[in-house]
Amino acid sequence: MSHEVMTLPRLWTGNHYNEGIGRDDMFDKLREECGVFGVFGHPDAAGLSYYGLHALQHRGEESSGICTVDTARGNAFNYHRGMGLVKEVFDKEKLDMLAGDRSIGHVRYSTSGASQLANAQPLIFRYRDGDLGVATNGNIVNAPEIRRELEMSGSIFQTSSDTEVIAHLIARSPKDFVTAAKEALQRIVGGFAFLIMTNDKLLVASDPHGLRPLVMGRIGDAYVFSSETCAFETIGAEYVRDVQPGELLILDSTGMTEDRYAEIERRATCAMEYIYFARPDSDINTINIHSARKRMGQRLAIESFVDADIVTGVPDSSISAAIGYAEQTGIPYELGLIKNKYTGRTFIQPSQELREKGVKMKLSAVRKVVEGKRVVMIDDSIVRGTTSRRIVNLLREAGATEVHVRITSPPFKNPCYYGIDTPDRKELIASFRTVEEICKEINADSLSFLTDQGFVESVGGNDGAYNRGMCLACFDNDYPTVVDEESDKSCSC
Ligand SMILES: O=P(O)(O)OC[C@H]1O[C@H](OP(=O)(O)OP(=O)(O)O)[C@H](O)[C@@H]1O
Ligand SMILES: NC(=O)CC[C@H](N)C(=O)O
Ligand code: SF4
Ligand SMILES: [Mg+2]
Repeated sequence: MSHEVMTLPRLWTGNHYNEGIGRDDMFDKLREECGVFGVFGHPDAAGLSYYGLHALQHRGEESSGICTVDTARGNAFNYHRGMGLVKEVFDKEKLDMLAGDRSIGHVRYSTSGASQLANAQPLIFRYRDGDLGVATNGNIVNAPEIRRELEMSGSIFQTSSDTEVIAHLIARSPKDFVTAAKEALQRIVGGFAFLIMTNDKLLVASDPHGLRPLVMGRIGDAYVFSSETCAFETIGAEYVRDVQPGELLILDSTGMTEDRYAEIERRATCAMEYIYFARPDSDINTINIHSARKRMGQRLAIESFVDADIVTGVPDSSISAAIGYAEQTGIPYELGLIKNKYTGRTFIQPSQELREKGVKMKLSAVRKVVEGKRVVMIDDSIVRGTTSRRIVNLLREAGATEVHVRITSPPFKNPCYYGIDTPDRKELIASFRTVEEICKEINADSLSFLTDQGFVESVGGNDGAYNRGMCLACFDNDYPTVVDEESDKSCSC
């Protein structure tokens, strides 16, 4: 595992990057995004970040990092980053080195730039006014264009991450830091939740559509910021509000200023956060994820009922929806599938030969539960189709007599350009196959997806039509910003 430990006194003179490890592609996955966590005004900022990032681990497992500012010691910058999980990258000794009362932290799943230590966040720079740390969740759609332009006029980039362009845009501006940051945020296009820290300020910003989640909380007198509210539960912080699209919060020794750098163009919270990414105990725009998923399952039962003996959810993300489907239909909910929670990134994938012999690493069917039963299998999405096919076959091998697949999202037809690492369009099974063809391909007895309207209304719940706005581009191709469909969205800048 590569690690990087740096303590930056006020006069930091360089940056040391190592070659990192490559991405482990052991499972076909709809890849997670990233998680950010910030603290302002707490004596143990690094400790809180450690626990906060641990709660956000599901959003990115490739690398972790924390950067602190110690206002008691001349606003010195300290940071540590490494490849791996939060618990692998940090120990007591490393946290002790991260003295400070302000911090920004990050867990990464790469969407732009390779999975290597150089691209691990927070990215740290030295610019004319001191140190600059940047942590983001999301993707900057026009980063390649901005990068090219900056390189043509002399910028030398240190990483292949899209995130680095914001640091250059800020550093090259002759204006004061906050104005420079506002103008930089206005220049970039995409979905992003930014935490930007200097020796004397913390900036918190969400993109003009609010594509990526970002929430504010309080713990004592300190402010905390997180990709998801579940991290607040972990550290005992109180939720205050969601950071609004286009908003810019400026925190310094005078307190917090609520400002904005852009008007809300069209609110477009990522639908996949509700469907798959966020933890069930998190709330986004005050909507609880477990409850929204349960409503999706209930709606699916109304839209596409099928008579069966048991309902089972594909763990973990589809359990809530399966409970909803079972509740609505009266068909008993059963644990027909079990996930091995120890199968992580570092496990060695079984060879084709072992797989054919039945070595199942991640999921197992519970034979005694499914044998001789007609099973409704609930999953949240079909991306390539690999997972569904495997699971349907698992259930059949364990003796299920019928397997009916119900998906709690509309067909996933279009790639994401906003920080979710989806395959290219040609690999998305629903972009070139009908529902009947997919059903055949995954070897199911029947297959149904939730309708767009059913999904939107499920998220909104009973408090009237959902009018807070979501991005549904991966289902309906209506991207909230311009995107370059020709570009390879996941390549380095
Ligand atoms: O159609 P596919 O390309 O196979 O992908 C779809 C699957 O990917 C995700 O699960 P994943 O296995 O990533 O992990 P999870 O345990 O977090 O649900 C998602 O929940 C679907 O089950
Ligand atoms: N998934 C993310 O939010 C990734 C952030 C950033 N684009 C990176 O690749 O590092
Ligand atoms: S395209 Fe899909 S995955 Fe990407 S932000 Fe929009 S809803 Fe989320
Ligand atoms: Mg899954």
